[in-house]
Amino acid sequence: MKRPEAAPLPGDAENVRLLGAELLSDSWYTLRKIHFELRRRDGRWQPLSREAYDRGNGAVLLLWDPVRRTVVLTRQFRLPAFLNGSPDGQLIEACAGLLDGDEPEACIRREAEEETGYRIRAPRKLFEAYMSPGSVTEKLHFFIAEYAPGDRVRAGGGVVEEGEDIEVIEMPLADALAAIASGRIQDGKTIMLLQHVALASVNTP
Ligand SMILES: Nc1nc2c(ncn2[C@@H]2O[C@H](COP(=O)(O)OP(=O)(O)O[C@H]3O[C@H](CO)[C@@H](O)[C@H](O)[C@@H]3O)[C@@H](O)[C@H]2O)c(=O)[nH]1
Ligand SMILES: [Mg+2]
Repeated sequence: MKRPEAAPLPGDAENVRLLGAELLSDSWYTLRKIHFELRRRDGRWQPLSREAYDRGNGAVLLLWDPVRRTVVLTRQFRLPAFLNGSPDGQLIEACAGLLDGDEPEACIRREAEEETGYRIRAPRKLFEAYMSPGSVTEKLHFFIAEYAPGDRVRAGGGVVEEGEDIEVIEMPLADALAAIASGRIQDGKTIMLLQHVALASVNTP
């Protein structure tokens, strides 16, 4: 897998003047310290510095079977979650990946097949969201796609050479929603997608 280049700094805006960037780390992704001036609401310009971690943008997809009311999720080790209190670091998530230079829809088709083994037919874009805007530049593109059991063309599991070891889990939507309440599902993007389906079901007669 190629590493994404950090995005070039944008031009100034009405309320922001960029003064410079210090590279703190580009070991795998890029961590920079950005020096800038921000115009406060009272008109005063305030000098500030903030660190920003750039790992590119990503896409995430919920596979949803409206006939059986089931979803397909993944389970994999996430080091940052392990460092921050997850007892085994295994997180249940909707399948997702970094864009790696692709358009979001192409990315999510590739990731769905690599991670879950499902070949998706018609992904529907829902929304875009910054997931951790105080520290991480990433914007995530959210999709949903209907699936049926016959759409699974291979085992999935991720790319072994890249260290991925992904378990594919199918469960009723009701169980997934209960898992949010119990704390068994703690991944933000996944919670957003499951709640989207739950809300859409409530609002569809
Ligand atoms: N060697 C090396 N490999 C890395 C490193 N960091 C990540 N990788 C590898 O880069 C690949 C990233 O896998 P993707 O499936 O493309 O991304 P993801 O980690 O699933 O990201 C998704 O979830 C994230 C967490 O919620 C999201 O931030 C992201 O947008 C996306 O949705 C994995 O094979 C991972 O092992 C690193 O520091 N070193
Ligand atoms: Mg992934």
